[in-house]
Amino acid sequence: MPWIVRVKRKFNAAHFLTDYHGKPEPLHGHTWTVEVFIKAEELDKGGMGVDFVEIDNFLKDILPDYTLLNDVFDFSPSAENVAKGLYKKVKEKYPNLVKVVVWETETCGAEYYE
Ligand SMILES: Nc1nc2c(c(=O)[nH]1)N=C([C@H](O)[C@H](O)COP(=O)(O)OP(=O)(O)OP(=O)(O)O)CN2
Ligand SMILES: [Zn+2]
Repeated sequence: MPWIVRVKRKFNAAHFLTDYHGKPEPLHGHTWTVEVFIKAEELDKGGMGVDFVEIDNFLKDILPDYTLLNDVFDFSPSAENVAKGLYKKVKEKYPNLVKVVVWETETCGAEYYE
C-alpha cells in the first residue's frame, strides 16, 4: 500500500516571462511555494515513509532563493517550466518523486509529472 509524502517550502525570487503575448514581461518578484510529492511503498520502524526534515533540507539547498530565475534557468521561467526544472533536480535525489507543484501566488500555479 503506497503513501505520498508531501513537503512544501517557500522561496523568494524575481522573474519575467521572456515572451508574454509577444513581448518580454516586466521584471517582478513572487514568494513562490513549491510542493513535492514522493511515493513511499513502505514505512520504517518509526512509521515514516521519507523523513520530512530530510526532504525539507534538500529543498532548502536547491531552491533558488533570492535569485533572478532567468539567470538560473535556461528557459523562460514560467511556473510550468520552473516546476519541470525542479522536478528534474528532485528526481535525481528522490527517484520515487511523483510530481512537483509550483505556486506563483496563492491562487496560480502549475504542476509537473512524468
Ligand atoms: N500559465 C501561466 N500563466 C502566467 C504565468 C505563468 O507562469 N504561467 N506567469 C505570469 C506572470 O509571470 C505573472 O506572475 C502574472 O503576474 P500577476 O502580477 O499576477 O499579473 P496580474 O496582471 O494579475 O497582476 P496583479 O498584481 O494581480 O495586477 C502570467 N501568466
Ligand atoms: Zn510572475
